[in-house]
Amino acid sequence: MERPGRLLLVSELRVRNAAYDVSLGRSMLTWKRRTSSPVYHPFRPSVYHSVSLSEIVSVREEEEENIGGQRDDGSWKKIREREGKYCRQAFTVLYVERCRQHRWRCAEVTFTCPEETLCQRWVSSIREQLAAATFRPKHLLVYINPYGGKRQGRRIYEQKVAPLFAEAGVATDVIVTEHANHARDHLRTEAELKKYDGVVCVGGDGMFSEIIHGLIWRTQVDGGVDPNCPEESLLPCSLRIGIIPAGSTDCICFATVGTNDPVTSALHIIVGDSQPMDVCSVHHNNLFLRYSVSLLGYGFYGDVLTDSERKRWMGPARYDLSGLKMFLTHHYYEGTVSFLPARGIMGTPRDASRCRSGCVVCQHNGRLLSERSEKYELEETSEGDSDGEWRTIRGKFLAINAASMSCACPRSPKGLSPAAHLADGTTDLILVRKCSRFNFLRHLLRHTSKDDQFDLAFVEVHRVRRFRFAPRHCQSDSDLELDFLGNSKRQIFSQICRDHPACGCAPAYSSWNCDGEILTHTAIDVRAHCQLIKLFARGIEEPAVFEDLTSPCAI
Ligand SMILES: Nc1ncnc2c1ncn2[C@@H]1O[C@H](COP(=O)(O)OP(=O)(O)OP(=O)(O)O)[C@@H](O)[C@H]1O
Ligand SMILES: CCCCCCCCCCCCC/C=C/[C@@H](O)[C@H](CO)NC(=O)CCCCC
Ligand SMILES: [Ca+2]
Repeated sequence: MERPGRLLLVSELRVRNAAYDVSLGRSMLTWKRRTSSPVYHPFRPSVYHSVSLSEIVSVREEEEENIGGQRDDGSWKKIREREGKYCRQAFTVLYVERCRQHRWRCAEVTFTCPEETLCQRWVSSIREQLAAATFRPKHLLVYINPYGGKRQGRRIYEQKVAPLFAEAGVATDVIVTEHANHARDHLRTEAELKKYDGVVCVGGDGMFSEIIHGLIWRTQVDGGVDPNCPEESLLPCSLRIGIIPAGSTDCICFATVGTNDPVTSALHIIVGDSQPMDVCSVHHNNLFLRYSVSLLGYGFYGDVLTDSERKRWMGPARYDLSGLKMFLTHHYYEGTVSFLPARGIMGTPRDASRCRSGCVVCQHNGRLLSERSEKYELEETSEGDSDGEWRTIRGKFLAINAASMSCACPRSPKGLSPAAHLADGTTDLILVRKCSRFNFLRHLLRHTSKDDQFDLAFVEVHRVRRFRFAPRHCQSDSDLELDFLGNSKRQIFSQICRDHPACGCAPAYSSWNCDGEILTHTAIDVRAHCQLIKLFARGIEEPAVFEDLTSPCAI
């Protein structure tokens, strides 16, 4: 509740023919029903409402005929008739309302005023407060992938998102992509980034990946940093990124907002939320391969992705079919994993607590790592080595997964690494050793239940700042030479074995699944960069202790 001295406006206004005391403070708008009886009445609608100014979408003056269902009792109408002129005496406030499962919707309330000048004062005071919120975006660059997920990106944007941006006065330049990497290349070289307060992608994780590749690359090149050098500290990107989910997995949206809902995402963009996020760079020797924010998976998830790419026409169901096929195939791979454990930071991958809105672990580690990197820069020491000792594990693995965040998604609401953090500068390295099909199934099923997927003898998890992987039969450069059809020898070898399961030989190599894209190399060097990008999100909110179950969208 705001202190009376801090109030900007206080008036008696009407909402649906009932009198309300309405007050505008520097942080809240509240409306409280005037009631003659102090006795609680169970069937009367709620008497006290408040909305944070930071969650107001917009305010608009109403034409008289627009005040649907809110005809007054005639007293104020008489005044208007006496004055014999048309006047605007009502205004509508659009604001964020929380629904179940982290969904937001845009609710509205119309206030009728006794006179036009008062109405104008209210509208201009609220608009002044909104304009003072400099963190809200005014101009956005929007990329739509018309072919992601169920091919609904364009319709979702036009029907659900564009009207909200227009209502909130957010200007947009919209580009519907014409081919893969269109958005990435446009951001890298052409886009006039200074004009914008953020970039929005309408699509899935693959589309988001294009956006970060364009933005991160551009930021490094403009700042004189060589993206091919794995030892370089990368420069953080200044533009925030919004995700309107329209893909197949949408795990980045789900893990940063808590739901895959275009309206919820659009509202997080409008109110100007900001969520920092870690990014892993992936190199092969001194060659930059890709950035990753969610899953880097070798073995099971690499094979699922490779197989599912051939079934793209099936849409999101391709992952279920390929998942089942790869589970039955049960391939394991030999190799060496070396990693640099994250030392001296808060949090472990086996914690019961989760990364949530305003996460203290992310704040603490973010501060610590930026102080450390400043110190090491001064001392001209390599940041990685000063963290501690490298550890090496050699073995046969069904899966090697690195999750830089939980990777929660509708398929697995707690994700691959439930206690991973969005912005703590680390990634959780999960090693699933060769085991029976039955045991692997137990591990997989635990992604969908309350049971701990790491509490199994053949699974280990380490929170790391950096790791490397080399397959046992490490390919020479000639393995990667292409034949006349563009296939590498490694691909052909894998193909022969997959096509002849009866010969009993498993392929020597899997592929890395990097946020849903296949990497061209198997020997990789991965480094986590703390809080390199920012999203228009706030992390998953803890549910309110007393949820308003009478709210229309709570049902
Ligand atoms: N116009 C286009 N035509 C063809 N491909 C495109 C186009 N625009 C973008 N792409 C590519 O489509 C791929 C998949 O897109 P997207 O991530 O939106 O959907 P998805 O793969 O179904 O979802 P998810 O990544 O969440 O599983 C991306 O890798 C992107 O590079
Ligand atoms: C037999 C029952 C088993 C049930 C097991 C369910 C386990 C689900 C874990 C889901 C992890 C998703 C990780 C996210 C990866 C994304 O970066 C990537 C791009 O969108 N998606 C995939 O690679 C798509 C990967 C899809 C995997 C199925
Ligand atoms: Ca992390």
